[in-house]
Amino acid sequence: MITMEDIVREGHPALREPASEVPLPPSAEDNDTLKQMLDYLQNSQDPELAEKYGLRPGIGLAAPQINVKKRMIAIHTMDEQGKQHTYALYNPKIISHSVEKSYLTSGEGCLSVDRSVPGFVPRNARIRVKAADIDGNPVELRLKGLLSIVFQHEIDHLNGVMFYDHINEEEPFAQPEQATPVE
Ligand SMILES: CNC(=O)c1cccc(C)c1Nc1nc(N2CCN(c3ccccc3Cl)CC2)nc(N2CSC[C@H]2C(=O)NC)n1
Repeated sequence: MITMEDIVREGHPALREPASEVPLPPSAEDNDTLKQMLDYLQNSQDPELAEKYGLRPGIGLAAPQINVKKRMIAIHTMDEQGKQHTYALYNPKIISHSVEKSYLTSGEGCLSVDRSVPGFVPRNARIRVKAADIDGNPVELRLKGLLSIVFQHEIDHLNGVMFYDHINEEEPFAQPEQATPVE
């Protein structure tokens, strides 16, 4: 079971190194790791389990955050319409994106960052992603809103990018150009 001890924090080299493509079909080990990442998110959103195991809640997790330098991400979140979205993917790649930007009006948090970093994180409003699902089958996703933001945050981790790298240093709350806020 993944707990907070397994999550590396800022300063750990794994967060600043590019992660490697996962050979498909996935090995039993990679499959198990990805399942455990998804379990973490689901456990972290259960008040009892989160309390019992001291889990910080998250809606996205990337393998480099557990010191596995492989291109694997897990996402488990509710969207604006209250619909549950669960993804466990290998080798996600953004193949196209909107010119329009968007950002979380409350800023972003990260399980590997034990501090609040205020500011808007400008992201592409809509993205098209190609990846492989947990069984290694190809998937193509068109994402917008919160899901688009979470996917970009997690794919950034595969490229050694942290959310605060995108925050405008001079004016953290400057309204990003051509952007629609996501509450
Ligand atoms: C500095 N201000 C803030 O953090 C921030 C502050 C307010 C609102 C938002 C919206 C903020 N921003 C933000 N809030 C989240 N959560 C909201 C609470 N939630 C959660 C909490 C408890 C139970 C169940 C759940 Cl579900 C867990 C997820 N998550 C992310 N991110 C950025 S993309 C990856 C994702 C992630 O999983 N981070 C750990 N950002």
